[in-house]
Amino acid sequence: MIGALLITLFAVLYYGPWLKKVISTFLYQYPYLQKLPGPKGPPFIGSIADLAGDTTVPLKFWLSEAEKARERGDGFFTITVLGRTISFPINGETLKYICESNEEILKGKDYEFLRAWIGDCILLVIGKEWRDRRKSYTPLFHFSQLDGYLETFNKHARVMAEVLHDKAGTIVDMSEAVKRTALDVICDTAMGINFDTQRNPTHPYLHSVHDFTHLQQRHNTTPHMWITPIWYLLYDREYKRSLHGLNDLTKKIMDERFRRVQNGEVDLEAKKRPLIDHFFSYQQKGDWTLEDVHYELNGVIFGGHDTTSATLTWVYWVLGTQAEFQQQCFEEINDIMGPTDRDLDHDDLKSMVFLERFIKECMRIFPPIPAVERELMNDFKIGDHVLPKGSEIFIAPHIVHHNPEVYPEPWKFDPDRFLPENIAKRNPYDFIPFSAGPRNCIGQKFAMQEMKTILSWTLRKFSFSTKHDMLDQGFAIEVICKPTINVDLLVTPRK
Ligand code: HEM
Repeated sequence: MIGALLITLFAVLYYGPWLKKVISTFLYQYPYLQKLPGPKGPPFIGSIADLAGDTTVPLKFWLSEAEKARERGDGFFTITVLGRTISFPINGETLKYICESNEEILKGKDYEFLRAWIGDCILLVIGKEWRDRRKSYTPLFHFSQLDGYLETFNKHARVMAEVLHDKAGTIVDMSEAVKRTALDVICDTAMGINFDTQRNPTHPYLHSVHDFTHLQQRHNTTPHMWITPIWYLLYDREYKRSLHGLNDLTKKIMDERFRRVQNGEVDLEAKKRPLIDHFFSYQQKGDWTLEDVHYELNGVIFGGHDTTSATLTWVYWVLGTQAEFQQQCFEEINDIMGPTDRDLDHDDLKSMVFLERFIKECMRIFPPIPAVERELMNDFKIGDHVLPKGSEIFIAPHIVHHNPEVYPEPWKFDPDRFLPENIAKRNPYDFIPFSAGPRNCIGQKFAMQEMKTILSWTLRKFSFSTKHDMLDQGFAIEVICKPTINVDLLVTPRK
């Protein structure tokens, strides 16, 4: 009895302020909610029943609500889930309002889990801090700098082709293969260190990344994990271990490089240099602290690794299921590279126009990021409607990319949708795998060049196949969008 009383007292004291905030937010938002289009579930609880089930359920629900909104002639729909009010723009025209806002750039609640890893890095900060960070980053992703990273892309893509060569004639889990390649690329470009996880799949950093993202997904998609004592009892040890693994290694590498910077052994102005040296040059000028350097390193590794490997996983899936388009990609690459083993240069990449259209169409049908989240700091107008302060907007590429009014037969794979004349007919916000507007992905050109390099190296040497059809695949919404069927492809060497 006393135990129960103590637990209740603890819960009231611990959760009281949180509960008060949730209730007052809900009471503020409720009158607005009545006027917003979308499903009206029970107050507070809202659409929780529609979202219950496995990780494929949310996307199906979002797409069906988008269709209903389109039939009603609305540009967005709003749902409530356990006191959270979330609005989903369904077309480029409506998305423009949020994407173009320089003020409403606060990230949604689901990003909080990441803070212990990536801290106050560019991905999470707002206001002047974000503007200053963005300004520091812009030159690092300029075309002139990207050429410097190409050597690293070639290096690791070549290793991927060699690793696949050893497995030729067998079925390969392409999701695992690209995960390691993308991790090696980002760690090398960020820190100038080759973890070589492709040849060394037991590398502890690979495991820490895997464990942390797995725990993040568990936390964000399972509401009872938001109750601290439950999380603490079940996962806290595992969480701290993976966090340690992530932070310790990058910190060690950073400290060692910083020692060399101080000894004058590193040229911080070198033409080709890892991102860490750019970060140190900001630190030396007094713009960044050493803690900033560490968080930005972790942020770039987080932002540039899982996203790229998820995209490539889907691209290989399409290659394996669309033999004719795979052949077209191969022919273009072969025309440019011939039967050589040479590295790709900037002009080669630029000439691969079909491959780029192919990747973009993959990213349209299978966008890797399910939603970019914004939490509104003020009441926000969308057309004639007002979304309440404290509510969230989900910028969800799947919804926009499968809008039949913009993309007729949206599930049909057709790279020609990305011919320049067809792009010109669309609202730019109708294609948003990298988000859009001032807070879009700063690494998108880097990512596109990296993916083209990896695909060119592997398609030059192998063909990929599976017995599945492209649309056998389902979407699991985790932190990123994952296929429900393993991307196990038969890798056949080309003659
Ligand atoms: C195909 C691969 C990629 C995809 C799909 C992707 C997607 C995105 C998206 C949707 C955002 C916006 C996130 C938000 O507002 O919450 C973003 C931001 C960002 N991305 Fe990427 N990304 C990719 C690759 C990369 C790479 C390779 C890098 C770095 C080398 C990178 C660095 C960043 C950074 C630093 C931001 C934060 C920008 C800001 O807040 O101003 N991304 N990315």
